[in-house]
Amino acid sequence: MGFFFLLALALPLFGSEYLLSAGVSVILYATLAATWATFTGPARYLSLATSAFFGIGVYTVALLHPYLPWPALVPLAYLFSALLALGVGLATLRLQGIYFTVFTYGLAELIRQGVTWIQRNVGGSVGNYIFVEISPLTLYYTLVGISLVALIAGLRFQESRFGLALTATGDDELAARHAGIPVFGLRIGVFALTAGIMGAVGAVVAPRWVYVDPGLAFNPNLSFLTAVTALLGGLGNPAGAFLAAPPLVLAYDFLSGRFPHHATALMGLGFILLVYFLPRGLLGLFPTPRPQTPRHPQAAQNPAPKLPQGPLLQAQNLTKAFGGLVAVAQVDLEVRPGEAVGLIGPNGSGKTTVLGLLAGTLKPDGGRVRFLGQEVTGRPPETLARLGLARTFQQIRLFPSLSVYAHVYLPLCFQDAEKAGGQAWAILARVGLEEKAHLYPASLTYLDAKRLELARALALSPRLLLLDEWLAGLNPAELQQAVTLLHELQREGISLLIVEHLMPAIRALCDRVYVLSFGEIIAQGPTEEVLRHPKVVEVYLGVEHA
Ligand SMILES: Nc1ncnc2c1ncn2[C@@H]1O[C@H](COP(=O)(O)OP(=O)(O)OP(=O)(O)O)[C@@H](O)[C@H]1O
Repeated sequence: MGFFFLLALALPLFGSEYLLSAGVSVILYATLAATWATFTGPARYLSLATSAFFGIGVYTVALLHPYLPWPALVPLAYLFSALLALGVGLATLRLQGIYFTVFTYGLAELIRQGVTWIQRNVGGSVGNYIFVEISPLTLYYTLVGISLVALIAGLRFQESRFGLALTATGDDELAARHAGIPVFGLRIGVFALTAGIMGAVGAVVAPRWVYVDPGLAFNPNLSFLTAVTALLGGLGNPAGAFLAAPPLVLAYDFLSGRFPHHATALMGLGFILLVYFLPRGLLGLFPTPRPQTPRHPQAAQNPAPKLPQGPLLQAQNLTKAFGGLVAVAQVDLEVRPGEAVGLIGPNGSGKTTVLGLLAGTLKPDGGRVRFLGQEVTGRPPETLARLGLARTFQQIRLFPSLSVYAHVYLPLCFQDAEKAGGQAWAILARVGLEEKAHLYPASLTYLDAKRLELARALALSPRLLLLDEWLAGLNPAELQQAVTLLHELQREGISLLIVEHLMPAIRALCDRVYVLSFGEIIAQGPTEEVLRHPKVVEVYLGVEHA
């Protein structure tokens, strides 16, 4: 990168106008693509609205330069583009990625057509003159300055806890929400902040043109070329864009000059070949340095605040239907402080659905949930996670891009950033993953993956842990270890609600059990008593378990 910026700084010394103009194009696309990758890389939300944000910047200068000096228009352009992105984000960043992409493309086109229509029908003519007196050199060096800021900001963001959190949301949104990450706020925030940079870039380069119209300012090719540059560079790091922009922009310039009618098709073909042979972009050619796993002395977690009097969790009349199928019908359930409670029943009886309703994974159709004395019905999982209601999943859900250490560090660093490292090591040691802290989920055994899910849940300092068949698939020795660990957690004051088919484990762990059948509670009470209940034996256990 140092070489790139040294070259960029020295470029005007060659005294060639062509070189300076090519330099502007290269740095322009490198900056847009690095900024684009800062959001899209970790969030996995592909935006085609770059031209909209860039165009807002250009038009900020085109419309306001008679009233304000150019240096004041650059931050203003940042603000306008960021505000537009905020609006777009609020409307779309809850959508799934593919809809977001289509929406952003539609939005950019809408703005281009809208500005054209307004100028034609209100102003009388389409397009504006830009008379800003700045030298090409000032423009060039301002752009280099912005590109450096964008790159440093992108790199620092990537290493920050917010970058870690955004990566987790891109890997598995639901698991991230259950780790306490406010996914939508984070996505919208980063989207708006990066869109602002695109607007600022538009404002910086606007004086290049004496006359702009919406076709030029909001050119959709800019969105595509930005995305292509970022993908060619590699989405893993914003620096990739600075590797990809010089060859790509220069090749595009060359082809447009030589084959004006076929340049785009040739670029498309080249890109297909590159994606085929270099799926991880140019950065993939270099060994990727994995983030370090910093070693901290183990530290105790913050002590849990005093438990409330009365039940910790209380559900009343909980009901959930999927289409015509009533999966959970009027379930009443209670967990008291320090208790381990079982939730058992035949396959498909609604256990996972009940856990989902309690943890905020699913919204109930009826009924209410109280946790820690507060009404929390329908609250999102991230809110409940931060209140101390943690869960594991029946099908293990981890973040493939995050190390074992980062899985545990992530929830902790949003509680107390200073202590998070030490606390993460303590939790990893506790579940037996200390030696594997630097590994990634793909290289974990099934048991270790389960331990890691538990460790991530423990990092929320939970008051209540919902375990969905967490003991399934363990061999007898592992099962014994796992039961001992859960016992310890319970002794420390963490309440447990355990969905399980393994009756010996339920017997060993649970003070009380609820039995579900076809979404309804058919029995509840002290474990041994309920497991002998004739109805439970009949619908679930069969005689040999009773
Ligand atoms: N998202 C969904 N859409 C449609 N039906 C669903 C959905 N989730 C669960 N169901 C249905 O709701 C019923 C209860 O499912 P649930 O997974 O809660 O049962 P379970 O007791 O946890 O089963 P298992 O022991 O096999 O995990 C099942 O009939 C299931 O097919």
